[in-house]
Formats: sequence, structure tokens, C-alpha cells
Amino acid sequence: MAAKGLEGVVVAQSRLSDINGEVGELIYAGYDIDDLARNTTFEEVCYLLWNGELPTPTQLEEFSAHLRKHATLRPEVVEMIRNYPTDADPMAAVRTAVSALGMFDPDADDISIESVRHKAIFLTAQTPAIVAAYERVRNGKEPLDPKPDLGFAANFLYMLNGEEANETRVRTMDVALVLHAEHGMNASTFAARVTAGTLADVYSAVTSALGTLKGPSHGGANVEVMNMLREIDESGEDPGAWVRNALSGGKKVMGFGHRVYKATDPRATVLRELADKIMAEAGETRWLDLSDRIRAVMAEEMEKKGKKIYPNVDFFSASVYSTLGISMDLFTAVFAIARMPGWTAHLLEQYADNRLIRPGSDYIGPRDRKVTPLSER
Ligand SMILES: CC(=O)SCCNC(=O)CCNC(=O)[C@H](O)C(C)(C)COP(=O)(O)OP(=O)(O)OC[C@H]1O[C@@H](n2cnc3c(N)ncnc32)[C@H](O)[C@@H]1OP(=O)(O)O
Ligand SMILES: O=C([O-])CC(=O)C(=O)O
Repeated sequence: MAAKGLEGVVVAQSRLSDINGEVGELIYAGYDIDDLARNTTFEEVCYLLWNGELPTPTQLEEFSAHLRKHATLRPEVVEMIRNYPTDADPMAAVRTAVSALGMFDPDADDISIESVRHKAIFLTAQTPAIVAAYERVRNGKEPLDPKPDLGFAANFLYMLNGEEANETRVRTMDVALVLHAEHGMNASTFAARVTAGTLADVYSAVTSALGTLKGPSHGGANVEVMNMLREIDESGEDPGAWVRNALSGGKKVMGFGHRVYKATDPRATVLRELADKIMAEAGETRWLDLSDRIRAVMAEEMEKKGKKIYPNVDFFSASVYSTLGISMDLFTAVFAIARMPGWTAHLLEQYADNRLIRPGSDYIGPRDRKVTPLSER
């Protein structure tokens, strides 16, 4: 019997993360996500995923300098981005630019572990620069180089907005990146591993992942959550009535439900806290109030139906990114920046112990047919 959507099928062993979906727990390499979100930076989490250990201060300094060194886009890539349509989906722009990076790398096809580790750093450093450059170019602004004295999250916000963000905003961005960095055998990671399983190169594998993350059932849901919040806000309709109406029409409410979590996603809890803090500072709590209302109605409705559908990581990230001033259609691209270390950490595992990934299918079509000559059909 086919496992539709490969639910419950285990396809690899991994040291990277584990999810207890029944109680809503997530660990990266043994550390609880809540602990990591409160006490580490994105750079430390990248190091953890690629090395299995958190860095010492000296290791972190060296590693962060290495990441920064690769954060400037080569002129050919900037030129390419200038020629992208200004109304393209940002995920299409990022997918295309990341794919193009492979053409400029003379060692693109080197899948030795040493080379894959180098590419993991390079791609993680380049992705925020690509997202920021596309955002600036489509708004008629000049792309900016990163600043050598800023950390990863601060540099992304600087390259995007052209000014340095305050400490609360930088820390909010940093925590959001930590929370999105890795999540087991999710669809985009699986896509990356399938591509790597053919011994294709790292750029091809992360391009597969980017294409997969874009879908609204996966990373694309954060854009859809914001669309929903805006739609409800603009309609002036009661949010409860809107949600009930959507559910009775057979629609899924974006930002809810998960293949693995049958309890609240622990990342949603941290993001809710972040949203609260940053919105209070901005003096604008509209999106959070609306999100809370939707969550309450969903809880009531799902309880009535006996379904374990709770907010996922995409639900509150929409309010957080929006309050950070990030354009709505960039949200999935921001997710991609954060997931790059997770994807590449999985590639390190895949290349180190590879076997072609090739599942089977149950054939349910007809058999024993004979071709009727074309002229007689
Ligand atoms: C980063 C991430 O990828 S997190 C997920 C982001 N995606 C979203 O937020 C999109 C909305 N959510 C969904 O579409 C789904 O919950 C998925 C795709 C995430 C998980 O899908 P699956 O594990 O295949 O669950 P499936 O779609 O079969 O849903 C199971 C049941 O819950 C219901 N359900 C699932 N999600 C929702 C939702 N968001 N709203 C309402 N009902 C839902 C389904 O209708 C289904 O009901 P049924 O059994 O009566 O037919
Ligand atoms: O794990 C999944 O199925 C989806 C995902 O990437 C996440 O929740 O971060």
C-alpha cells in the first residue's frame, strides 16, 4: 500500500534535528529550540549544524569572518539581478540567482566533503545579499555591499533597508533565522537530498530546495498568511466569521497544520513572543491582535471537529517580518535565507553516505493492451 505523501516513511538517519510532534518539541543537534532561540545567534546555529558542536568564542569569530568574507555578490550576479523583471516573484529571482552562482564556480561539481562545507558557507552568505539586491533593484535603488562590522542578521537588514536596524530589530531577525534554520526531512530538504542522491552538485540541490520551499503548502505559506490577514483587515469582516466561512468552504487556513506537529509548533510560540515585543515597540499591534483572534477561532473549530491543527512556524513569522518592514512577497525568500544552513547540512550528510533515492510506486493503470495502428484510432 502506498504511503501517500510518504507520511511516516523514514528515508535517512540524521544528526541534525529531531521533532516530537505529539508534544511540540524540536531539537537541533541535541539542543532545545527554545534554548537556542534565547541564547544563540544564527551564526552559532550554522556552525552547530555544520559541525555538530556550538563554537567557542575564537571559533565563532573566525567562522563569522569567513561568512562575512563571502557576503558580497560578484558584479556579474548583480548585473544579472538588475536585468530581472521587477515584478517577478522574489522566490523565482532567488532561485534563479542561486542557480546561476553555480555557473561562476569552477569547482561547482566538486562534491568532496571539504568542498561542500565551503559551498555551504558561501551559499549561506550569498543568499541574503541576493534577496536584498533584488528588493532594492526592483524599487529603483542601488544594491549595497555588507558592512564588515555587522553580524549576519544586522547585515541583512542593512542591505535591505539601507540603514542599520536597532538592537531589538536585529535580535528579532536573528531569532527568526535561528527558528527557521533546520527541520528534519521537510519537503525542500528532501528535494535537496534527492538531487544530491544522484551525485548532482550542491547548486543544483539547493535550487531544487528553493523551488520546493516556494509552494504555499510549505515555505510559501508565510506570504499567504499575510495575504489572509490583509484580506480580513480590508474586508472589515469579523475574523471569526471569515475563518468559519473559509473552513465551511473547504479551505485550509494558512499558517495552521503540519505533517509532524500535532501540538503547537514550538517555533510559533517564540515567534508570537517576538511579535509581541516588536509590535509593542512599533506601537502597532493590529496584525498580532488579528492573528490571536484567528488562532482562538481555529482552536474552537478544530476542537469541535476533533482535529489536531495548530499554528505552525509560518503563522506568526508573517506578523514579525511585516513589523520588521520586510515586503510581504519577500517572506518566503527570508525563510530560504534561514533554511540554507539546514539544506546544506543535509547535503553534507547525504554526500557522506550516499545512495540514490528512488522510491517505488503502485501501478494502478491497465495492463495487456495492444497498440491500435494510428490510422485506426
Ligand atoms: C514551513 C512549513 O512548511 S509549515 C506548513 C506551512 N503550510 C501551511 O501553513 C499551509 C496550510 N496547511 C496545510 O496545507 C497542511 O496542514 C499541511 C500541508 C502543512 C500538512 O498537510 P498534511 O499533513 O498532508 O495534512 P492534510 O492536508 O491531509 O490535513 C489533515 C486534515 O486536517 C485538515 N487541515 C490541515 N491543515 C489545515 C488548515 N491549515 N486549515 C484547515 N484544515 C486543515 C485537512 O483538511 C484534513 O482534514 P480531513 O482529514 O477532514 O480531510
Ligand atoms: O517540517 C516540515 O514539514 C515543514 C518545515 O520545513 C518546517 O516546519 O519548518
